[in-house]
Amino acid sequence: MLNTLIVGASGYAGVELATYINRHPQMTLTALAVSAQSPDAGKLLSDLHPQLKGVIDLRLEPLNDAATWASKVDVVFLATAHEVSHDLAPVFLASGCVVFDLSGAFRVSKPGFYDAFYGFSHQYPHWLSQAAYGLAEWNHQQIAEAQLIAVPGCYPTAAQLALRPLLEAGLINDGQWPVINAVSGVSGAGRKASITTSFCEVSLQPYGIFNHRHQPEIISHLGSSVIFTPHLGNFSRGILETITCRLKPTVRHEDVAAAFHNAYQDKPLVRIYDKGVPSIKSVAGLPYCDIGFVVQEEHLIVISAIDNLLKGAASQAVQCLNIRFGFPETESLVYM
Ligand SMILES: NC(=O)C1=CN([C@@H]2O[C@H](COP(=O)(O)OP(=O)(O)OC[C@H]3O[C@@H](n4cnc5c(N)ncnc54)[C@H](OP(=O)(O)O)[C@@H]3O)[C@@H](O)[C@H]2O)C=CC1
Ligand SMILES: CC(=O)N[C@@H](CCC(=O)OP(=O)(O)O)C(=O)O
Repeated sequence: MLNTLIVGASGYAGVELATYINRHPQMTLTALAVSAQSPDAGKLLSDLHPQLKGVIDLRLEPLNDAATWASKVDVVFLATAHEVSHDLAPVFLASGCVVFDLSGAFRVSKPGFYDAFYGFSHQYPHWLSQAAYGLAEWNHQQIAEAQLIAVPGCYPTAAQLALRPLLEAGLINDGQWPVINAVSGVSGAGRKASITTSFCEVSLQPYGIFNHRHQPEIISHLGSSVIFTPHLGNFSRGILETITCRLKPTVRHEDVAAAFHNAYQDKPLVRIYDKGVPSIKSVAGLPYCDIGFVVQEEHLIVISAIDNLLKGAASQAVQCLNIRFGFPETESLVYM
């Protein structure tokens, strides 16, 4: 059994991680942590998230001394803000823990990337270069060998799972950049209160136009330019991306279908639709990415849907854990 610490356990991604780890047959949920000054320190996780009453009644520990916790556990999930993960990951790594970071702090190893898109200078280029990018369906080998796994962003997960098979199969006309229009539920912004995510303010609105940090994350791992526009929608969880691409002149519907099926035929957490297209309803609360598509002449529209908190965060992190330790890839994620 692997002793496991979840930092940021009271947050939206953290509570999903706690649920998966609690029912994982190879893992012990050793401790749940929040910040040293958190008003929630000392409360039960189930006080904050009553769906867990009688299931996970562990207390939230204030993380006063990360190094002491590091000596007590084998595995750490960081469900914390980018700057917090940036500072904490090296402490746990130095003690030999395997770290799964859900933030963006270790996703892109390029000079100047964090200054430009995250507003801080990265202090750990060694760990940045060692981190495996946890896009589970595509980076199995790197994830299996890494001590630090940087779990991809929610929007980049849905976008890359849709586009990567098409690019690998050489179907996209590179004269036209794929255009990704994405809508996310409000839980994507985390649990803390803010005006922009308050009930009466949220309707449906684009944000981060041409400057969202997920655009360069997608481009850097996909190796292809894209236009990416996120929108905030008035629902709690889920992401739907409508992706418009131009195909090479001879490409047909059958070629696109073959590319998706070849890529994912042995990947149980990506579901390809042979008819119809996915909706958020089909993935909310589930660890899948659902992909459907329509071809008309040289134009292709792909629809990719995930739960931002699950395939976009916690379930992909646990999928990476399963790969890293050689457990069945869907362990604790799927019940047949
Ligand atoms: N929400 C989503 O859909 C997705 C989120 N992510 C990423 O996952 C991470 C977590 O996101 P989310 O769950 O939404 O965030 P939340 O804001 O819901 O939760 C953040 C958690 O971190 C804790 N925390 C804050 N500061 C510290 C600290 N210094 N030390 C220890 N714990 C701390 C908070 O508790 P407290 O403040 O009480 O200490 C809380 O438990 C972020 O990096 C986010 O970018 C990635 C993909 C999708
Ligand atoms: C709706 C909403 O606000 N979504 C978040 C992205 C979700 C996320 O947390 O992704 P990272 O791990 O890359 O931060 C945003 O646009 O910043």
